Amino acid sequence: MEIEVDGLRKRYGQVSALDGVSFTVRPGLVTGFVGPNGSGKSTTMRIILGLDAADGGRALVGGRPYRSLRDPLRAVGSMLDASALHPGRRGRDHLRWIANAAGLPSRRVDEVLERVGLAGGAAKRRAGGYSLGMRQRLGIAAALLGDPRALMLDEPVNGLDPEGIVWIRGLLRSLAAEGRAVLVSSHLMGELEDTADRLVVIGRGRVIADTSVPELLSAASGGRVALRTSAPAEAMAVLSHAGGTVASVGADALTVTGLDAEATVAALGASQVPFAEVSAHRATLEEAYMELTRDAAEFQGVPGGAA
Ligand SMILES: Nc1ncnc2c1ncn2[C@@H]1O[C@H](COP(=O)(O)OP(=O)(O)OP(=O)(O)O)[C@@H](O)[C@H]1O
Repeated sequence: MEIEVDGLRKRYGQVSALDGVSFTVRPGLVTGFVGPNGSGKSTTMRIILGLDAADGGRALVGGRPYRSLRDPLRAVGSMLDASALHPGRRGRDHLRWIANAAGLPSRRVDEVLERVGLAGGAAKRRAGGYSLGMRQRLGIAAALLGDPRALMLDEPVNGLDPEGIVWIRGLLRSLAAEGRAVLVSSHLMGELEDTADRLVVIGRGRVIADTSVPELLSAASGGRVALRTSAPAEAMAVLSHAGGTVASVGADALTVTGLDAEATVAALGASQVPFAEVSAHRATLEEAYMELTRDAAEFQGVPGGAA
């Protein structure tokens, strides 16, 4: 079941939280929703769930506004705030209570506890004694109760230990493999890079990239070529003449933009400038993300400098 947001706008007083946000979360894929703190991820998710009203634009789940869904828990499961638990209530009772209120069969409680790895004694303990990781698992269990076709999880990796992180990656992949649409937010690109099929990058209430991991990497690499040479001054002159922009990044190391690796080699070869290790620079995903979000900040900061 697709989740579609189209031109969402939202202000809180003077703060423009969302400034025309559009993207689609497709079935069968994990879509990572990535942006710095305060960029608008939670606001977008709250609006999709009808917990907050947009000032403009619309959010649809399976083609309908959330509030008009006949069976919302079977359509979209969500975890927005894993700490929103009654401390005195046992994990299992928390889920029973939700299942009961939603008219879901109580066997679903055991099924979801099993799926999130809380089936043992943990489900019988009071939530007040849960670690953040256990609360995240319980929150995900609640999201899965209705066996929903779409899932939205806000920062589910936050607070998990390394084993928990490996576990949740596998869980997200398997939920998508079952044909569900999965939207998962994080302020850290690294949390999602091995998990997300698609990335929606948001900065200051605007979508600044809607792409796949490989596409984002190749866009960020931006045709930069790195090379080593024992004759840096000659290399700089030759490559500039050939149309490149050359920067020195060490005694014998240069980076070139505006020329690809082949053209760089051809220009140096034609002028008999010695060189070694010519390679297309590969940005890490984290670098790509920093580059994108920095540009957004500059763009936003220009008119009037109000922000
Ligand atoms: N209820 C509210 N009242 C006032 N301002 C709000 C409210 N909710 C969000 N904001 C503001 O809207 C902007 C977007 O916040 P939002 O929580 O959606 O960002 P986020 O990307 O989820 O960040 P985080 O990772 O910190 O949760 C922020 O500037 C935030 O301060």
